[in-house]
Amino acid sequence: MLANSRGLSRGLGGCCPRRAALARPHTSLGASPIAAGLCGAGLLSGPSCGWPGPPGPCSGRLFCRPDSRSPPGPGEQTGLVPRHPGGARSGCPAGEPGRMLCGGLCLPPPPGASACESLSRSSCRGKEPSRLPAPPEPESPPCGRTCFKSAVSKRGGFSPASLGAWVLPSEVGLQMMSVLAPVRRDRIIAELPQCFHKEAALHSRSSFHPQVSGACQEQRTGTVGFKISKIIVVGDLSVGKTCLINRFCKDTFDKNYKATIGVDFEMERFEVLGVPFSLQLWDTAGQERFKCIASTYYRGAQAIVIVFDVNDVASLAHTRQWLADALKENDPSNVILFLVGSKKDLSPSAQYSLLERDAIKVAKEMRAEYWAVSSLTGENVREFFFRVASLTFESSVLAELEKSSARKIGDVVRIHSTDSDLYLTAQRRKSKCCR
Ligand SMILES: Nc1nc2c(ncn2[C@@H]2O[C@H](COP(=O)(O)OP(=O)(O)OP(=O)(O)O)[C@@H](O)[C@H]2O)c(=O)[nH]1
Repeated sequence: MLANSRGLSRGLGGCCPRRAALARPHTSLGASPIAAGLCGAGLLSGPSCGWPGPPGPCSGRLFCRPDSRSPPGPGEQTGLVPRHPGGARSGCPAGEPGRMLCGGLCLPPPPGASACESLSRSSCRGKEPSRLPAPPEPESPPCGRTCFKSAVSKRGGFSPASLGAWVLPSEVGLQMMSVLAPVRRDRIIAELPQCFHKEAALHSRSSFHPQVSGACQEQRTGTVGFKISKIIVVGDLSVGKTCLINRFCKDTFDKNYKATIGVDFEMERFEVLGVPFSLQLWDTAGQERFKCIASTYYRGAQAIVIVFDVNDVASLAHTRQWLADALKENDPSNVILFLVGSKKDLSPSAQYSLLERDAIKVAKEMRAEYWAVSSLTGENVREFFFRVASLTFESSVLAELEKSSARKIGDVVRIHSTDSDLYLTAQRRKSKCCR
């Protein structure tokens, strides 16, 4: 099973017992939730997707293999599976696109359920499952970008459960990589993007770590090219997290505030020094009442982006708490931190300069890299995400190199034991414990 039910209940369980129950319909399909999700998104089809409905005709698909996990054969092109003629999604019951995806999740809340418990209801906006909007269409190649929206998103759509979001990165990463479109030309990174402010930067080298450049040149980057790095974006409500992600991923800006309910995520594919590299950008809810849901998605982050509004000093002060919460679910020594001031366009320069001093101080304390951006004008947005991609890539390659050097054949393995016979030691220990 690709997306194990252990991961599923971990993702949905947490503080809300009901959420674990919500996951069951997916597992009861007898198919991997990831596969079902990809199928629902129109990414997979055929027997491997496990979708209960009959798969539709294969016409017009770029990638339609009986087992979508296997790599494409000679002459086959990988990419997204476009919509079926007639509108139904591949593998979905005809005329009811997305029904099963939400059918499992859109249960009415029990009497007296808390906001958290009634997540599925709020996300589905009280609609009957069969009338829910279909999942968003994947964009056609060659854009190289797939945009997923979750059932817990402000816009509706389908569940992250269906994408196996909590079993990232390796298994899903490897699977998804085989069906994603090529990297967009404007997502190619050949040089290390520079930091925003030298005083609060993760490092101020002008180029990638020499070991990283060397490994990329010699194609010694191991599994880095197949992995998806998880980036979580946290911060107070309405500081502009969603707008920041949307500006980068979709080049759009919405001036109307719609609170994020739970989480959303976007996938962005890059090519760094010739190696494919994918980021999964998790937009989390800033509202207190949805925090318990959002925080279940913090785990496994490679980078944490803490956003505050440069026009709201309180939101800067709250960043420490956001960081503490995010670090509870992650290993502090293994994550890269970014502190991002948003809505720079609204801040007169004199006012901004004053705030920047404080922000840099906070960033230094956190050991985070500081950036100031505007999603309205797009100022620094692209530069920021390129820096995030580059630094997470750099740390992934360094970790991979470290791992592979530790595994070198012929290395001396030191075993610290005073016993001459380790097998006997193990046996002795076992018998003690069973007594
Ligand atoms: N002028 C300006 N307004 C912005 C900018 N970024 C976001 N906004 C506005 O701020 C409001 C909140 O933006 P969102 O991105 O939805 O905020 P959020 O942090 O995702 O909020 P939650 O989902 O509740 O956590 C919206 O009305 C946006 O239009 C910006 O860079 N400049």
